[in-house]
Amino acid sequence: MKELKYINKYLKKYGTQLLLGLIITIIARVFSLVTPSYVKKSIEVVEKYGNNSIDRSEAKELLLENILIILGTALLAALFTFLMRQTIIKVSRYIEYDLKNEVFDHYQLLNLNFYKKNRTGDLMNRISEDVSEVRNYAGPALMYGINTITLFACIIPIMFMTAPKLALYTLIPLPILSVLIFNISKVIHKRSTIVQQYLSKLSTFTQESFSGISVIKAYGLENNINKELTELAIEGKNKSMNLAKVNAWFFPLMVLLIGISTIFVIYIGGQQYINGEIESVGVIAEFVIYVNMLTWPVAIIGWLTSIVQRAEASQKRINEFLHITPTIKNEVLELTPLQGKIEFKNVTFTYEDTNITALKNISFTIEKGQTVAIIGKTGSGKSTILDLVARLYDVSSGEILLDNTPIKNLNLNSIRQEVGAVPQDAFLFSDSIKNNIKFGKENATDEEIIKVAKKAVVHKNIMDFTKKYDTILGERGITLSGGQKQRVSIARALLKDPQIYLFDDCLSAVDTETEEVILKNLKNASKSKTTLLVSHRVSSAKNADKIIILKEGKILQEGTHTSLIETDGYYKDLYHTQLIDKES
Ligand SMILES: Nc1ncnc2c1ncn2[C@@H]1O[C@H](COP(=O)(O)OP(=O)(O)OP(=O)(O)O)[C@@H](O)[C@H]1O
Repeated sequence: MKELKYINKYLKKYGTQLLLGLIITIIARVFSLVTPSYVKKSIEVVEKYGNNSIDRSEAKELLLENILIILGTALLAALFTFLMRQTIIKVSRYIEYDLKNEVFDHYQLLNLNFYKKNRTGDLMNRISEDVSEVRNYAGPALMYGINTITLFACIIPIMFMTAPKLALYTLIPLPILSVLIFNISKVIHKRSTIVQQYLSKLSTFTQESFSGISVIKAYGLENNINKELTELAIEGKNKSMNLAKVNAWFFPLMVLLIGISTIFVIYIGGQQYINGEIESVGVIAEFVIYVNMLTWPVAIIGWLTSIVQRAEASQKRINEFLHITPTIKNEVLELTPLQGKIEFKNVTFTYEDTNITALKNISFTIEKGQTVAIIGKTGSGKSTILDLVARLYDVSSGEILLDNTPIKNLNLNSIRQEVGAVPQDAFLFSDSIKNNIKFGKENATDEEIIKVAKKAVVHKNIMDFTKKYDTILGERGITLSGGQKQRVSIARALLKDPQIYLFDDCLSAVDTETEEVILKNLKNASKSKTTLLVSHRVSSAKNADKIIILKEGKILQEGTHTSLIETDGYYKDLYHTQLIDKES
């Protein structure tokens, strides 16, 4: 229960509703206890009529009275049971909602490294499956727990007061039932966890097969995939069968134990009645009802224990993530508007997970409004520079200054607000093109959207789609080409109109003619804005105010296009190679 303490704050938050639920549960159970005693009384009426102690009309009147009381209290018990569920189960749903939001908000705060270390499936599982397990503890477990305790506290004293010896014999099978159900629940849980694991294996496998269907078809691997899937499916089926076998024992066992308890009541009660130890046959009927009322709560003790164990394990997994503190924290609360000057002072950066030092003692300055192109071989650290400007990571040593202020002394939201990043792999959501462009500026008008789409040279493509800007992308809709995706992503950044643009090789899938037009438009749009442009092409870099050449995390060359093509080195060679490529 150590881990589950975490949700005590929510139990406190909904304390009033829970207290109300507790009172309602007690009332519901008290009403349900009226039935057995009135069944006993009714049988006694019949006995008295049989003995000629009362006449027919008196017996009829008494029976009618009893029936009405049983009916009335049963209806009230039903009403309060309904209210019990309405209060306690509702609270558990609120707790589930709060906890999911808390986990999701926390995920959002965590750094990119966290997402590298943990698989998406795991993140999804903790926020959905694990939170549901915890809800079972805060809802059903709590409700049935209170219910069981109330029933025990009321029924057992009544039974012992009515017929102590009979009560003892009747209750003997119940703990055995509880232990049996607990053990079966444990086996069921173990086997269903295995089934779940197989199901998630199977769904990951099928999902990957569908995503990579073009590769599978191109390599003619359909049969291999089918074979692997069949093997997985057969194994999953066997595990499901194992679960079904143990599940099948659950209810028959309960019915058997109720039957045994009932036989005990009738046999021992009958003997006691013959010996004159109990006053009427009605007591036997009363006890049979008590046994039936107690069986389910007793069975549930085992089930509740397994719910609590599962919730504890799930909360442990949730807490593992909740206790991770984000390394990049927003320590400056007031907003710090940015102009756009960027300065790297002896910056070294090592990726924690791979231990790769991507940048080694880098220094450069970009004045507000300047465009700087970064060129270099793959893996030379270009994208890392852009990520550091957006403070997606913190430097290992050295310092980054924005507007002459160390990046750590600026409000994180202000930085992200003033950065318009177009990543290497443009990510578009499964939503309309319009909403994808609007991502950075929710209140943008249609005119503004069209204007930026034109600047990104993607307007014409969009207008060719039947639903134009309302065309849905992704799994539910059409798939854009690589170049179209990149241009929609550029339009998104332009609409945000930030002070700093970070373009990470975002024209790689665009032909050189379109590239030229976009670059011209970008130059106009970002005239007074600082722009960092990563590219492999000289054509993208040549008009920049400054070009930085990176090699293995170090600055190899720095200068303008004109100065660099006159100096022997990487840039001059690249220029000539690409010039020859273009001409041939
Ligand atoms: N998230 C990451 N975690 C660990 N290592 C990384 C990560 N991103 C990049 N690296 C490593 O850091 C080095 C620099 O990578 P970076 O992406 O900055 O290079 P790049 O010049 O942008 O390459 P490309 O031109 O291929 O995009 C590479 O060796 C890469 O393997």
